[in-house]
Amino acid sequence: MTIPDVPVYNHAPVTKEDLDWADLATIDMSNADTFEGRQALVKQVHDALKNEGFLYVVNHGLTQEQTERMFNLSDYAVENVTEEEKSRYVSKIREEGTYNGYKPRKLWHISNGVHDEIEQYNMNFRDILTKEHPQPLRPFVSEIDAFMKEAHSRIFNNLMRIIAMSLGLDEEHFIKMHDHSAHAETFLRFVKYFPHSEDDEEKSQNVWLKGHTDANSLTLLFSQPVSALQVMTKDGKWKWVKHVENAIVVNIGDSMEFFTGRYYQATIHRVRQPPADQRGFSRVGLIYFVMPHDEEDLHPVVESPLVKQMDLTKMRFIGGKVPRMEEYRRTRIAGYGNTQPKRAGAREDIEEEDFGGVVVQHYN
Ligand SMILES: O=C(O)CCC(=O)C(=O)O
Ligand SMILES: [Fe+2]
Repeated sequence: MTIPDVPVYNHAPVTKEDLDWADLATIDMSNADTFEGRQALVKQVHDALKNEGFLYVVNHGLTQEQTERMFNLSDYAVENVTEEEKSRYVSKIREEGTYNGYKPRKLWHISNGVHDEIEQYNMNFRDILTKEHPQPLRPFVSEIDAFMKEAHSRIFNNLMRIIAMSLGLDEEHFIKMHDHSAHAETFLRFVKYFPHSEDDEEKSQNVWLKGHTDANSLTLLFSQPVSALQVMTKDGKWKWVKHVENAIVVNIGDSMEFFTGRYYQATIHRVRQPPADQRGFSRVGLIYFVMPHDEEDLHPVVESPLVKQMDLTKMRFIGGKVPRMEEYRRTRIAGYGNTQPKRAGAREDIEEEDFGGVVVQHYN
């Protein structure tokens, strides 16, 4: 089979604006393949997860060339597949609570009648090689699978080993719950954000993807030049995440918050309109979301002395009932961005909802 040429995706130039940047730690993973190398990173990772919940990793082993190739394919999946094929491979988000496949634009409600302008093609690590994909993507499936496997074994596994150590657990504690040995919803996301109309920008107060925590364990977001991602600091302020060349922006999601009894808390983040000098450009993304096996109960790991000392009555579990991963991710994915009214939270800009027995907040 001859592999077709994939056009180079030109990201917008880096913004020249001096935005209110988040102060995130940078973890150098050059030596993370050895036990000593990982041990040397424990304190830094611990402090970053405790304070910001977001960090950068650099020297992670994937080259700029490898990630740029995936960004090109990310754009290709949106631009080189017909609408007819997209609808044939549409993901069963509402029906089954899975992202696997195409997410069409305008599925999610933001506010005041404004819907998202985001297209995605999501590929699950468990079935990427056995599932059928749109014809233009087929020549690249084994390459994409190899990229995911490398991200998983080198970056995700080593980070999870460091996190386990930071909790006083055996290094391997979290590895088996996230591997290929059972069904997990872990996936790679190709995504393209399109600009909103002026009218929509006003109605939605420039929000492109509402504030949320991720439901999974760890998210590896490959840094790209269009500034739009913001994280909420502990004192409730939105700060911009700055682009770092060939870095991966890492954050923990709800599953790790549950496993750690809130010792580490998932950080709220959102996507908004880019600064003036990047407006009018599209924004192509590449994100690897790692989830625990569907069959895992999301209870705190009390073998950890740090988790054991936490007040477990403060968990977001409704009625103290520990959810299973499958139930939690299905209701979260199916219910996200619905138009039904939700009950107001403690603050006016926060909406709360019950997802699979867990209180989940959405921020505007
Ligand atoms: O596109 C981004 O920068 C972040 C997207 C995000 O938060 C998500 O897809 O969960
Ligand atoms: Fe997210």
